Amino acid sequence: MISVTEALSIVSNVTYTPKKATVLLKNADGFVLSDDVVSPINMPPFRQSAMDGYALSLHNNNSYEIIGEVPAGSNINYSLSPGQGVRIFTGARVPNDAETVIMQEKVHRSGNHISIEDQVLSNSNIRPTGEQIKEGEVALKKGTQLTPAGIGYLAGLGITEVQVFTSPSIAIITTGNELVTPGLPLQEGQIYESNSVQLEVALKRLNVKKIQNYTVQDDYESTKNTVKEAITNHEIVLISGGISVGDYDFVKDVLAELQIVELFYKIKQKPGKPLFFGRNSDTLVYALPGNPASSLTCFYIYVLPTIRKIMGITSEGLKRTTKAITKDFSKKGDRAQFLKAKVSGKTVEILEGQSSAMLLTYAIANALVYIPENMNTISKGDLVETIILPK
Ligand SMILES: Nc1nc2c(c(=O)[nH]1)N[C@H]1C(S)=C(S)[C@@H](COP(=O)(O)OP(=O)(O)OC[C@H]3O[C@@H](n4cnc5c(N)ncnc54)[C@H](O)[C@@H]3O)O[C@H]1N2
Ligand code: MOO
Repeated sequence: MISVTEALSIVSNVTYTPKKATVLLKNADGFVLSDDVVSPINMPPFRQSAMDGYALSLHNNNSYEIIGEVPAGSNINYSLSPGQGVRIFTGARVPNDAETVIMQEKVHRSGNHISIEDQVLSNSNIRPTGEQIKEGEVALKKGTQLTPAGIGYLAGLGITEVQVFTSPSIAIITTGNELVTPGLPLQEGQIYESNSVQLEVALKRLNVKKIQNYTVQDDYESTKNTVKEAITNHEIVLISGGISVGDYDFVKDVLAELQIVELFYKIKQKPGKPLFFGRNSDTLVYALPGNPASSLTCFYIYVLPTIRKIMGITSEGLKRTTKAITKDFSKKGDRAQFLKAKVSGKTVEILEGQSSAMLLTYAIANALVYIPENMNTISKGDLVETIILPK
């Protein structure tokens, strides 16, 4: 059995070849650019008025003749002599001869003439061509994670597709004779299958697009055939259950027969002791313990960082911080623990009901408190490492 620290270091040292893909900009939220994006245009593409008002060719008094009008979208370019101007609107092209734009609130208009009380300054209320970015400049660098603002910015440059680090293709294999799909009737001895949907929605939150679900009975041959198919077709395989030591737990032997090289098996932690991590040249395999809370905690701590890394995200794991615990706590046993908890401001409450078979507490938790294996008693007010769960 290895420690949590050793397991995390093995996970973070795993090498992989990131894959690039071209995706529609509107589908790229959360993805990381795999190449610099170069601006195809100047932005703004022309001198733009920043206000509704008047564009003026300056002269030495505050009275101007207004000879026309430029609405937004018009390409008209009035020739102006000093002392002349045009009515103009926000976003409209400023005539080449105009040196400034004055807001309409600062102007008194009478027929085709305006007079201005304040001093008129050159270059006011004009957005110069290429003020934000110039044609040929890098608009966003490789490694930038796209956000709604990033997508809006690139759309504003006329871009419709981007090159990103693509999400891995992931298989979820659910094992267990006792499992029944929700919606069907339960017989005595059976329970509803919940790990696959839990993992699937957690993957979707990470922007994983290609997810395939498989189910197998507790039978060596069918487990082997399904795992073989999954590792042939996917970059990451998540197996739920069947990884402990029972007579019907076939996953470990199947992985050995399929020549998945073991990177670790069993971590000194609670929950999730029998987690397996291994690989062949193309596929990473996690065998997650079947207990629902163990499965999810192993996902958050050991699977999520790998997926984020493959997708080019540099802040790989969940956010870790320290908080003061609200009650004394004493840990039983010598395994490190990830405890369902609730953060509120600067404090964290370790919740009642930590069984790895139960999700009730997990469903209302917003954090996991990490207690290392060598820490046994903690007093109210002590700072503890707190892992913030995704919202
Ligand atoms: N003799 C020992 N027994 C067990 C040990 C041990 O060290 N020695 N470890 C225990 C720990 S810790 C865990 S965690 C579990 C993990 O066992 P498996 O990964 O083999 O999981 P299963 O036995 O298949 O299932 C465990 C539990 O979870 C329920 N389950 C499984 N899959 C699902 C699912 N998809 N949806 C909902 N619930 C699921 C299953 O019915 C069991 O109750 O082993 C301990 N045993
Ligand atoms: O390690 Mo197990 O996950 O406690 O139930």
